[in-house]
Amino acid sequence: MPPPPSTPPKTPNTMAFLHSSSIVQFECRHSNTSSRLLLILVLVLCGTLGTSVPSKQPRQSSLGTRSVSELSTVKVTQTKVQSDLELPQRLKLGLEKNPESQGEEPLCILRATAAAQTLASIIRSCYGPYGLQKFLVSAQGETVCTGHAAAILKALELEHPAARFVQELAQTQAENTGDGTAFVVLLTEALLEQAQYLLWAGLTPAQLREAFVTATAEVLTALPSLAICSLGPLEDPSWALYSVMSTHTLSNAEYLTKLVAQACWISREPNGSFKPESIVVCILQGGILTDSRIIPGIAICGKLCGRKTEVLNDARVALFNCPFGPSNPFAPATLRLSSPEELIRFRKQTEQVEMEIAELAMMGINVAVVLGEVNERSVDQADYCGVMVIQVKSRKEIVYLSDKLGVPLLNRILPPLEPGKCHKVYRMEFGESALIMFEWEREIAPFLSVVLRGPTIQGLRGAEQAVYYGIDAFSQLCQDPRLLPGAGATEMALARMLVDKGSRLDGPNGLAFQAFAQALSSLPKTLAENAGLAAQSVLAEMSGYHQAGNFVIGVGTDGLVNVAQEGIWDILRTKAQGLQAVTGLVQQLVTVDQIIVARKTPRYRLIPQSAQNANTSSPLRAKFFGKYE
Ligand SMILES: Nc1ncnc2c1ncn2[C@@H]1O[C@H](COP(=O)(O)OP(=O)(O)OP(=O)(O)O)[C@@H](O)[C@H]1O
Repeated sequence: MPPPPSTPPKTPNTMAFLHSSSIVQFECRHSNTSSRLLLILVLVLCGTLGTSVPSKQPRQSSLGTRSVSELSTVKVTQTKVQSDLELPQRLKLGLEKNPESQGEEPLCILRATAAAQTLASIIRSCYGPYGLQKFLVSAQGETVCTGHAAAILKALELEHPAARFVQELAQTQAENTGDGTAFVVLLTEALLEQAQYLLWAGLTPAQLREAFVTATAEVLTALPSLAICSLGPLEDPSWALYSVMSTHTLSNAEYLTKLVAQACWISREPNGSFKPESIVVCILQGGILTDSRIIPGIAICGKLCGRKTEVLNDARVALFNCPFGPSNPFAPATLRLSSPEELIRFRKQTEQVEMEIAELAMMGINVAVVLGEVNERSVDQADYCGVMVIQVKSRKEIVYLSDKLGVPLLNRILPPLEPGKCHKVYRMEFGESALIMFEWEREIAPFLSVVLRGPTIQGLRGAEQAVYYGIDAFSQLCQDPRLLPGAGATEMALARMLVDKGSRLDGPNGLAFQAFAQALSSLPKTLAENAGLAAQSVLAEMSGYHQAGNFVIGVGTDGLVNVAQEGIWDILRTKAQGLQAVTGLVQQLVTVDQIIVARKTPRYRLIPQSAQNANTSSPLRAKFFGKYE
């Protein structure tokens, strides 16, 4: 059956943007018999299903990659499940646990699998465009509604070391590539589950590790050959970013994708390189999302304190992480200043601050950004000296400015050795609200702000995160423009390839290839489950298309879709990094046999002098063990 009709592909346009003057303790075992039976059954299904379908044309074939039409004509090899496994004596036929190996259960991996399963069960429902959201309630009582795996993982406090490893790995993936967080968690869990079956079947951890290394190498070698299109150097990147952005936005995905594409495009260096840090995302409550704008320079939410409201030429900025005024600027002369001595001290402090402000002006500082209370008299002095005073609302903003302007955050009112320099600092109105802009004179601004508008802070935070994901995705594409078929098509294509190759291999490698294939195909299965489809039959049908060589068939809302026609793409670099990270972790976890937890509070015991002399055989030992053991 051919895949359902789909919308025509989006045609990428060459962009011509103007450069603007721009848990849990885990201790569980699984019903291993049923899982093993299921594994064998699915392997048989994967091996024998095969339906030939006409393939659809991809959007573009470049960088020496094969076209889909070529691939669909590739002869499909019928695979068979191993009937005669040449494995060590501990292995019984059919992945069954050898009774002689009773008592030798790889307990640690079992618990690691259970830990990963618990973590995956939290993330699974969020995977893909039909994933669900979760309410995250922070320790401060702030509630966020999100489907971002990275945000959910960050909020989890995990106990089991394996779960923490997976959490860290997924977060690193999110930080490095801006995508593939859920992919990392789900694939790790699926691979650990398969590893557990293989250990039950009798492979030793060392054999399993070796076999997984071979299977990983096979997958990573095959992956680039599945990249059927790439982002051209002068192309509007919207189409390539859409899949990444759409899974992170509930509404206005198209608008946000275009906004990010435009910001990324403008920020590109003339040589085509791109620095994600050159884009600043600023959220401003009010209006609707489509009121969002791209502005050259850095926008921050801040309050102007004095009468000097702009510096329109040669702004020299100092940043202060302290009150702008004497240390107790508020409640003056009422509650705190209860004695003449205190009043004298306060006056002295005020005079001292006034001198410091005058010194700032003498050193050429004309903009002071402050995180802390601002004293009115000190602001008067700043006005008198021609210093513009801006009070920022959050530490995040002042740290951001410090980073971008390359100026240190000072804990006293002192002139910095080198001020932060920009052309202009001024207030810009946005409807009822306003932002403080730091602008540069250069034709191509070194920084660009995406100002997001919206009625709720929660909605804006979600949009902000989606924009950051889009920027990171573009950064990945600047390093490698190749794209893979999305919607689970790549995972299924890799799984088919592994099943084919594994069926021709004997021993642990054959089994590991098939187990790896099984783990990979769990990802399109999750997409189908989250879309509310009959996952097993969708998977079987999809496997058939792929066996026939049509590897652009993925999982859509209503069933199978041609991802090339639908424009659903995954970034090759992101997927490769995710696969590498996951397989590295799994190879490590399968060889762990114990968890050793260090004492939380060290108990020191004084060793008698005589025993000390006997035990401390060298000065080094004495240094480390000293008087204590
Ligand atoms: N419109 C779509 N239809 C079907 N599948 C899609 C669509 N858009 C994206 N996908 C697929 O969804 C999967 C990615 O889902 P998701 O973004 O939730 O996971 P992730 O990238 O691993 O995690 P995260 O985005 O939270 O870091 C990919 O396989 C991608 O191809």
